[in-house]
Amino acid sequence: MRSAKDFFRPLAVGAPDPVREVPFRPSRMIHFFDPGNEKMAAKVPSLAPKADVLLGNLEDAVQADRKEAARAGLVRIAKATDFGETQLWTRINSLDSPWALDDLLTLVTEIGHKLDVVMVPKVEDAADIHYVDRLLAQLEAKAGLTRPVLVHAILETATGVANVEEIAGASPRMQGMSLGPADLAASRRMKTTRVGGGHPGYLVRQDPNPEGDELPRATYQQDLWHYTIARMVDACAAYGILPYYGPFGDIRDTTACEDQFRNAFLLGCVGAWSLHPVQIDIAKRVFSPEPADVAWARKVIDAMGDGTGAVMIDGKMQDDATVKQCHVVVELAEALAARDPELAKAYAAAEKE
Ligand SMILES: CC(C)(COP(=O)(O)OP(=O)(O)OC[C@H]1O[C@@H](n2cnc3c(N)ncnc32)[C@H](O)[C@@H]1OP(=O)(O)O)[C@@H](O)C(=O)NCCC(=O)NCCSC(=O)C[C@](C)(O)C(=O)O
Ligand SMILES: [Mg+2]
Repeated sequence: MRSAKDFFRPLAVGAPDPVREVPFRPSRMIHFFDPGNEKMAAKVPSLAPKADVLLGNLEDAVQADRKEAARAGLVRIAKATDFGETQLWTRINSLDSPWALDDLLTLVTEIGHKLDVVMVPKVEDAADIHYVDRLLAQLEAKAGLTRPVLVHAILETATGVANVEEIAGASPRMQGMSLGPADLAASRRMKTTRVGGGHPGYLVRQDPNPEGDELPRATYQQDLWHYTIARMVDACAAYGILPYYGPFGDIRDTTACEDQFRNAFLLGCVGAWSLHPVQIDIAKRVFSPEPADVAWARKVIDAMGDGTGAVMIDGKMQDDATVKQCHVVVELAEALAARDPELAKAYAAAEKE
């Protein structure tokens, strides 16, 4: 194993220096499109101003005989589109597929200067990241790139979840991680055929009523993904990278999508995937702190002075720890508002109330 001192050295002569901190850019939704699908590709320029991240998907959901067309489509779209502040990501094919090598060779060489993040599916351990890390460094050097392309891992195998910490810390190139609930369910032999979200059979039931069995007993649906998201969030926070909920496949059920996204937001995720344009606004709403929460957090920070001690605000105790919670909310709100004038207005209005 290399010395800790070498962690931030480029892995190829001429490759850009790795980043010391993951740059925080809004990524409330990673919007997936198939670059080989002409109808979807045509929508990319109009989606660019609305989405935080646009991701050209080359892996699952792209038919095997359309892989090359999707890759070529992404090169074409990236060259032709002005993405403004919106990030461009790609999801390459899995490392054991016949396409992954050409995905990286083509994309870094042709559009590496426009590509912010490469999402790698089915990552199982640090070795998968090390392979991509070195290859990207070689390709960046060859292409003369001046900033590194970052890497995002999908957590979608039981082995990947077991190794989540080593994946998170495998390279300074690691930007973040997403839950891949469909492949993960299959890998774990879970008995759900849904893409993310709950399941009516996964529940707890109220105790029997002592007055008699005939009275109905309430049931409460539980979150199948709570354990995995919580593990992922901890691993990401420990290594300074960003956690994301993945896809919610029931496109028509916008209410349940919003609920699942909000659970992830409250647990620490910074964003989720959107598979259909209708999910972009849901993610934008959910992953932006509520104006009232931001106004409250500012009030606590103001009242706490140097951030130590204990005070009472509106009947609630505040101390050194709660002020840190409030800083989390305000820092996120400010980072988002800096690029979203509507949000900035909503936060300013809530402040005055
Ligand atoms: C679900 C589908 C088939 C419904 O597509 P549709 O055409 O039936 O829907 P629609 O409501 O009729 O579409 C309306 C319009 O929006 C367009 N449209 C529709 N979607 C998009 C989009 N994403 N981006 C841009 N445009 C889009 C569509 O082309 C159409 O255009 P039109 O008005 O000109 O006719 C379609 O939305 C789609 O293919 N979405 C992406 C699916 C995808 O990327 N799946 C892979 C990610 S999830 C995953 O991999 C799992 C994971 C992590 O690996 C693991 O858990 O293991
Ligand atoms: Mg998958």
